[in-house]
Amino acid sequence: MSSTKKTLLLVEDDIGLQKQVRWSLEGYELLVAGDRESALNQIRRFEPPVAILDLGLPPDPDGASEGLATLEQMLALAPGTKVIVVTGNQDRENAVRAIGLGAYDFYQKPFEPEMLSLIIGRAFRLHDLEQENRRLLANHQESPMQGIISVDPQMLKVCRTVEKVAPSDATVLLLGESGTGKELLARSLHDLSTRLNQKFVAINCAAIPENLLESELFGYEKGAFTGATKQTIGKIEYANSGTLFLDEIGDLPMSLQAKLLRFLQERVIERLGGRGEVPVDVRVVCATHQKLHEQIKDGRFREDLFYRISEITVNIPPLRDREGDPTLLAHAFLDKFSQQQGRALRGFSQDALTVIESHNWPGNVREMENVIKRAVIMAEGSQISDADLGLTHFEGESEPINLRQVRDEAERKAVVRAMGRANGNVAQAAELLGVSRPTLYDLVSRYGLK
Ligand SMILES: Nc1ncnc2c1ncn2[C@@H]1O[C@H](COP(=O)(O)OP(=O)(O)OP(=O)(O)O)[C@@H](O)[C@H]1O
Repeated sequence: MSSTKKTLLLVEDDIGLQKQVRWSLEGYELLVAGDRESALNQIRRFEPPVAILDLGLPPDPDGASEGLATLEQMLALAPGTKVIVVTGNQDRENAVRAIGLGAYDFYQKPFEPEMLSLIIGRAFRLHDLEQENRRLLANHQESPMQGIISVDPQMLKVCRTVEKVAPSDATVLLLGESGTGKELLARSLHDLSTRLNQKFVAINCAAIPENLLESELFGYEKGAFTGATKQTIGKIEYANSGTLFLDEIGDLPMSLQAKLLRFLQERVIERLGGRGEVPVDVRVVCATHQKLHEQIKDGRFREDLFYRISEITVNIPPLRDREGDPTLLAHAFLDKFSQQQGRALRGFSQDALTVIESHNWPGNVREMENVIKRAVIMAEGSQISDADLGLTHFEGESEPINLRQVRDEAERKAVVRAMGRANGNVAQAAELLGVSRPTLYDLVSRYGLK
């Protein structure tokens, strides 16, 4: 297919109609299929951006069963293809069923070239926009902070800090609510360091009972306690030459805080029941959702240990404070899970986007991941609706009362929301806001948005 013309698939068994369409749509590279099997072959081979599908296909040319089954399989093979279904004059019911299955639009016979060509033009435009969105998203994923999706200025600053400190051996403390991506950032610190080919060992200090945590961290010699039948090395020693990630460090019992402090100062460990010291070379990254300053005041966390582990502190903002991220992440997870589940879903309804933007996200990105995964599995229509999300609507906090400030803030928020909804596509965001593209560029630079 060397032509630069856009590829369009026509699934139509009537030779006369095939000819008519071919004649009136000369501007496209037309692929033609007369039945389900050849339609699916063309889809597999060319994955055309747009397809026209007559629902009346053999062996059911007067009904729609074969057409609807073909539609489902086409969309499962190529979820990005915009399928325009063609129905009989009186057949609204099947048109609606086809849209419910994920068809982009429908067109009722008799054949009117101008009308069809308008619908096709719109379908190509939407397909191009979606491609552009995917490309933008892919660029995010190719950034040095692989796997981290964000457009929020605070979060981008966090990424830059991580990139900067990763190559050093400084002990890093990651502070953030549960599900904000602490472990993900700890892994980035490892992957961007010179230790990347060594082990990354994570241990959750809150998940292991106090009496087992000590041997888990420091290991033990044979006979150190009843049941210690052989020498076992602990997580710290196991991470030698690599990175040790101590998650939920705020939950480390006082008795072990002293022992960990000694290790951090002297870089040697002693296994339980052991007599000698073992030198260990690890980069330590800690994380917690606890307020360590309060714990220090209450005598539950050693101040000297706090200073040891916080050579560099990184504050990770909660998702509700990240501008544009909720909708961006929702789109990214929708793409990921619809692909995993083999479902052809066409984005979110307006109400669903409003709920995503206003929800408080107490469980942060993990909650978002779970909510979208569940919605992808449960959604009955071709779009995710607010009901599919199963979330309740929360009101925002109080706003400032200085009029100019209120206007600026409202304008800035609208720009951020539009960019999030449009998944970073400037043309689409400008359309949503009802301004020209240059105006939007001005607003973006005035408010220092990226
Ligand atoms: N910015 C992001 N982009 C993409 N995925 C993310 C992002 N932040 C977090 N995630 C994903 O969200 C989930 C939760 O992240 P992670 O486990 O790193 O959070 P956490 O802060 O360590 O949570 P906890 O404190 O409960 O252990 C993971 O599946 C992670 O991959």
